Amino acid sequence: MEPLRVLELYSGIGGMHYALKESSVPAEVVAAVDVNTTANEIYKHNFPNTPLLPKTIEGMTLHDFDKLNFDVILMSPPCQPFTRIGLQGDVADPRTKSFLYILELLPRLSKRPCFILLENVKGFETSAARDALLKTLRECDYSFQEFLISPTSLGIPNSRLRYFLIAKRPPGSFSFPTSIMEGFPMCESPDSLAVPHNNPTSSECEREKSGTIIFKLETEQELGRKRIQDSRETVRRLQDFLQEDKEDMDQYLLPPKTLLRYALLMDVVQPSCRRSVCFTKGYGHYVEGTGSVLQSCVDVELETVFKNLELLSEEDKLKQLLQLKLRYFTPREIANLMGFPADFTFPKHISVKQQYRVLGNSLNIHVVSHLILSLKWFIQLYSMSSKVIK
Ligand SMILES: C[S@@+](CC[C@H](N)C(=O)[O-])C[C@H]1O[C@@H](n2cnc3c(N)ncnc32)[C@H](O)[C@@H]1O
Repeated sequence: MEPLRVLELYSGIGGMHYALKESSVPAEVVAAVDVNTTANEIYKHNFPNTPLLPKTIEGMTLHDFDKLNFDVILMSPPCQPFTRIGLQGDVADPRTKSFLYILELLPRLSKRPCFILLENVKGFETSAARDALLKTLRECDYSFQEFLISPTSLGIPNSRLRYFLIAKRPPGSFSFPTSIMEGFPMCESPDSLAVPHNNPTSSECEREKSGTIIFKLETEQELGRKRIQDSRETVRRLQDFLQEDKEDMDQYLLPPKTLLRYALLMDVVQPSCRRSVCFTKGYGHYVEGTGSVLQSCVDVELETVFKNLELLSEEDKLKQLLQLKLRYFTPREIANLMGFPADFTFPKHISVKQQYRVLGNSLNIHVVSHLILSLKWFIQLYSMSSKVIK
């Protein structure tokens, strides 16, 4: 089978490229396009032989696209215009401009790609940008399927609920049972049990509904849900994703000021837990809602530390909290949870803050790889029919 020619748009640090590799579908990334200098350096460091175009997508002409002669587009357009916490500028947000440009180009390409895979945040499915995408796909004779999937569906202890769309041109068409599938086909979806996805407003609402706070501003209902998540044996424990070499770990400990200010708002997990909340690009910099923190000393009970904490003096409060040895997950640990292979590395000069930022913008590789694999049968069909045409 001849390798598919893949165009990776909004390539970032290459999450799509790694997913493609993991799927083992014969394919070659003929070009990756991204405008971010740091992400591009990291991409180049890991994929030195892939042509990387450090430019804006809207800066490329129809002719530039045609020359690449690609069969597949993999893309994760900027998600800020669609996040539930953001302003939801949708198609009016300047960051959506390049995506609308792609939709405008698609019907005009001399050869339309046979497959398209798109990733975005939950929230995209109700946007005008999604309506525009579906309209263009229908006009260009694509069949498509949409999904809302979190890595927990694959037994990974990290919530990262995302919108995905796969689209294909004839021959063959999809026959999935529902318009937006929650989880993979044939896969039990434990997403309904997922913690609120970094959405403080939703947990505030629940708190109002379910009343009593047990400890750490958490209600019985919230704690109950976390307990259920931790009891799912189909999901692996966080300890499988942690770095063993403990050198330099002190730099990840939460500083006293952060502990005193934000302790009650943090999502704390232990190595034995089977859950963590989504790591976003502000992780390590902002505390609230950006990702879980790890309790590295497990000899102390979380509940004991947090019970009546607010009644203590600042000094005693700090003493209590320090016992837990709370630390941030390292960038490597987040990369492990997101499915980046061991040979993925950062260039030496990329700071920890930059590493968190680009990882927060990236995607779960195993999830995307599974979606690519769901296309395998159609890819073989495509490859056979294109041979016949040749
Ligand atoms: C959600 S991230 C994609 C991350 C990528 N899938 C990964 O694994 O790292 C969006 C990316 O789009 C890039 N981007 C945003 N607007 C762009 C534009 N107009 N042209 C090219 N790249 C753009 C950003 O620099 C960012 O790296």
